[in-house]
Amino acid sequence: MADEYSNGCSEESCAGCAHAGSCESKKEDFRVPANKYSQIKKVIGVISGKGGVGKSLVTASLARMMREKGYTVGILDADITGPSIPKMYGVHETAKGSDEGMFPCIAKDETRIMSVNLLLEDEDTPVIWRGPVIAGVVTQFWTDVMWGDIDYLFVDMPPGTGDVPLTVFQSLPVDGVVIVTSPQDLVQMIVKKAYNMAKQMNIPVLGVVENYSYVKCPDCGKEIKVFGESHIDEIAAELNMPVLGKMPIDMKIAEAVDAEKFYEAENPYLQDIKL
Ligand SMILES: Nc1ncnc2c1ncn2[C@@H]1O[C@H](COP(=O)(O)OP(=O)(O)OP(=O)(O)O)[C@@H](O)[C@H]1O
Repeated sequence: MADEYSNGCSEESCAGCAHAGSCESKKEDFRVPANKYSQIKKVIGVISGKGGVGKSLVTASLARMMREKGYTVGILDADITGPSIPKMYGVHETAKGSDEGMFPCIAKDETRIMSVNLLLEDEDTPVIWRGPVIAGVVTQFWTDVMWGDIDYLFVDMPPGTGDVPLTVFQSLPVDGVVIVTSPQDLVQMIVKKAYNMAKQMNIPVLGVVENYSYVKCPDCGKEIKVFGESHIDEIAAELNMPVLGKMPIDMKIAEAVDAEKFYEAENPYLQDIKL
């Protein structure tokens, strides 16, 4: 096997190879054009090495932060099998379409949202599709959705480093990613996997957010480290990326999600991030 193919590429095609973006030997461009009615200035991906760390919450918090600053924002919910963005914003309608493409649904704070749940007749129907089909739908959220003029499009990725993040990194012009994690031992390895994936695909890592860092005792104000001591500062220093925030478990945030009113939520634990 020739040297240039020794990192997992096949001679026929770079498609599906995690090294395709950075491979010196064969530079194929898999980018797909956005819908002709989309003018999107920045695409920010939100990723996590594992599930349930609060990635959707961070995606929506970043979107809220930019919305509060007066930017037009959209959220592309690429978490096809576990979509949570529409419900957080109280959006339950079915997305409409025309011959030219699909319209995103508009939340109360004017955030534009596209999610598989906005296309299903019954939002409780599970999506039981194979990886390539799921990745194809995510690509269509880019090519077929008429996003209009958007300053920041946030992409809520599914957890892990599978088909969908790979497709998004290869097909969309992602300007940077934010990694979300929690303070557990295992996390060090998991953060590095997410970080290394982004690096291999030549996507800048904007920083890391640690969620579930502590709970504040309502009586004495003491910070209780439910998941143990955080190592995020060391990991971030080692990888030379900033820590963008450490979020406690906060009932107010959970309530905003459960009340489906995230369009009024503020997340004081995230720094004023330059995106
Ligand atoms: N800091 C927090 N305080 C209170 N509730 C939180 C916090 N972070 C997340 N939650 C709640 O935990 C649940 C899981 O969060 P979220 O859906 O954002 O995780 P996720 O990483 O996107 O999950 P998945 O990996 O399944 O896509 C949600 O109900 C969310 O509201």
